[in-house]
Amino acid sequence: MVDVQKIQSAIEQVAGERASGLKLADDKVSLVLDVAGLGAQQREQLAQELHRVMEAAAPGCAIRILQTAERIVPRLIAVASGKGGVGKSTLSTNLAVAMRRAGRAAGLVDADIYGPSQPRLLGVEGVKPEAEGKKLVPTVGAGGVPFLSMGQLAAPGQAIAWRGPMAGQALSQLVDAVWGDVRDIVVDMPPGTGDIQLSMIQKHKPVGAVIVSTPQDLALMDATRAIAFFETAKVPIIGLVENMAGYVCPHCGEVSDPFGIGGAEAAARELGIPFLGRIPLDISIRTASDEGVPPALTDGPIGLAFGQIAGKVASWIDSQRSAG
Ligand SMILES: Nc1ncnc2c1ncn2[C@@H]1O[C@H](COP(=O)(O)OP(=O)(O)OP(=O)(O)O)[C@@H](O)[C@H]1O
Repeated sequence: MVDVQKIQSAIEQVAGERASGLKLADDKVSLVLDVAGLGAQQREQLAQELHRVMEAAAPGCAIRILQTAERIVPRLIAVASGKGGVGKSTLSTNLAVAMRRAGRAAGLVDADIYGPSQPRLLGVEGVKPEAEGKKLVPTVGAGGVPFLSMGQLAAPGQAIAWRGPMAGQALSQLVDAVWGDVRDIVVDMPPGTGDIQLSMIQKHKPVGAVIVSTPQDLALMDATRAIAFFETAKVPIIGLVENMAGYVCPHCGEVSDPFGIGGAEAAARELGIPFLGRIPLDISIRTASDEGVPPALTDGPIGLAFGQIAGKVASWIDSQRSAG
């Protein structure tokens, strides 16, 4: 058994803040080493010394040190909706899972103080994150998604009472964590436009926002408000996702449209924002989600639908990078 405390303090002594994202899996130990500002010889010396102490602290383990000259600041992708219950958390989980399946270094922050549901959706309820110094280390959930949740910081029902600065501080703890090599963080936002949204915009500016809506007119009106909020804050809208789009009968597979059809796509067109795709209203999405098995892990039509939306979000992120 590897003594995590021992290896952590050995690493800290040698590399201090430059080391992050320590991972222990089977008989492998890996971390990211920030070598920004060091000359070639200094880098080599530091990496060798680190390798030596890690080997001593974790005998018999394969050691991997990923050197980076740029401090990795993950990009935040906000997933938001105007109102609650439209499937924002479900989409966030499955976006992160599908992005990882596609080989991206994606993670997830559950900023929903009103009902943090990611620990359940990612199948690791009740697990508290470890700390490295003063920073939290994300928990790894289904599909290998590293995540942190408001639900891990507070007792059930407590986070909802957080106002202004407290909510903002909690959000910062989740965002400024030891994300290691994670590049894209999907942020499951609370519904509406409250303290967390403001803190997110002012402090942790997301690169873009995905808006979720159901096809009903009322939900779409709320979505329009969420879109206006991000646009005013100059956060680009990546696009609109229509959730619970057509009802798939669990018995015969027939698709009906209790809430109408094409509403979100038409609304996206009117608002001049991309339409990213639709997810059907399917009982298997709810049951699998409740069991902590994200449907994006499967290869059926639902997994494909999430995968296609994630693909569009990933292309958008990459297009911004090459434009910037
Ligand atoms: N496409 C779908 N088909 C069937 N059930 C769904 C679908 N999308 C979401 N659900 C279910 O609807 C409920 C609400 O979804 P979810 O928690 O993702 O919404 P939310 O917008 O994040 O809500 P809140 O604002 O309360 O956090 C959950 O039980 C979820 O499993």
